[in-house]
Amino acid sequence: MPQIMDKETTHMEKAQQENAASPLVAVEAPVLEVSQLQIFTRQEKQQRPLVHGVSFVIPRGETLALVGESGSGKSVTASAVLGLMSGSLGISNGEIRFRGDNVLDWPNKKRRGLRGREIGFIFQNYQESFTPFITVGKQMNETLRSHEKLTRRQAKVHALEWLEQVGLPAERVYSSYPFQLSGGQLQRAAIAGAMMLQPSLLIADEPTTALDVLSGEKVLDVLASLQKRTGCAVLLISHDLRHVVKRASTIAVMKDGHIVELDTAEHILYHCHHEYTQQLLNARPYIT
Ligand SMILES: Nc1ncnc2c1ncn2[C@@H]1O[C@H](COP(=O)(O)OP(=O)(O)OP(=O)(O)O)[C@@H](O)[C@H]1O
Repeated sequence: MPQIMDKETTHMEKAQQENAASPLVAVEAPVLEVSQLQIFTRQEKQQRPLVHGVSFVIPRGETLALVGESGSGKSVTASAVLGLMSGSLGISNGEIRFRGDNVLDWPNKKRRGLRGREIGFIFQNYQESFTPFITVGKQMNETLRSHEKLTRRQAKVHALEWLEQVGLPAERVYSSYPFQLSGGQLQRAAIAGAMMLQPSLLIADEPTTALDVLSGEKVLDVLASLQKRTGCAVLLISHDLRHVVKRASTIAVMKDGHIVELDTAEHILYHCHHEYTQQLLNARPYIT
């Protein structure tokens, strides 16, 4: 028998009842959730642990910086997320959830499909982002056309727009070979190349290390403004707290394969607990 409801309260009550009946409504999974990830290397038939159960979460539109000295396990962790780990490494435990799905359960082909379109990446060595003897434009054009049904002309328009968005003289950069551009320009072109596919997650592994301070700051500014516009989540890897403390919402401090401290950037800056974090903070020469 249909219920007879008071006209004033009908809609509100109905909505409340529906929400109570389905508690999962409107809960968005984080873009990336890494839980208890353990990575090992095989050496003379023995397993040597490199990463010891690290966990972190990056919601949509936020930046998590993974910080630590050389060899602490940052890149190995990132390569596990990307599904690009070298053959001598393996995952012994943990989950890597991308928008709610544990991608470690996926077949390799399906995981490879995430790269570029869903998970973009830029590396420290910007020269490796582009093949040397093919123009930047041609490479961007082909990347776009391998992911979307576009004519060359349409892809060119799209690529030029993205080169403009990263503050480059678009036409000139489009028709240049990589060796004709500066490191900062190439890194910004690499960001345009990654962001033009509108990924949900961007992994930036030491994107400023090979640049001078000013070019590095510019690259991080560009990244931040594109992130704001697209809402993509960013995993920013750095050995240098001075760059990331101002840029990240959350900072995970890594040492010897462990995350020793994970907190908001503000807490890390003013109330860090771990001695190692303090050492990294003391090492930063020019933060105010
Ligand atoms: N393919 C590999 N086989 C064996 N060990 C490896 C391999 N790749 C990295 N490692 C080891 O894993 C540990 C973590 O390396 P990783 O590259 O993740 O460090 P990192 O924190 O990114 O350092 P950096 O800032 O210098 O890039 C190091 O001890 C390194 O020697």
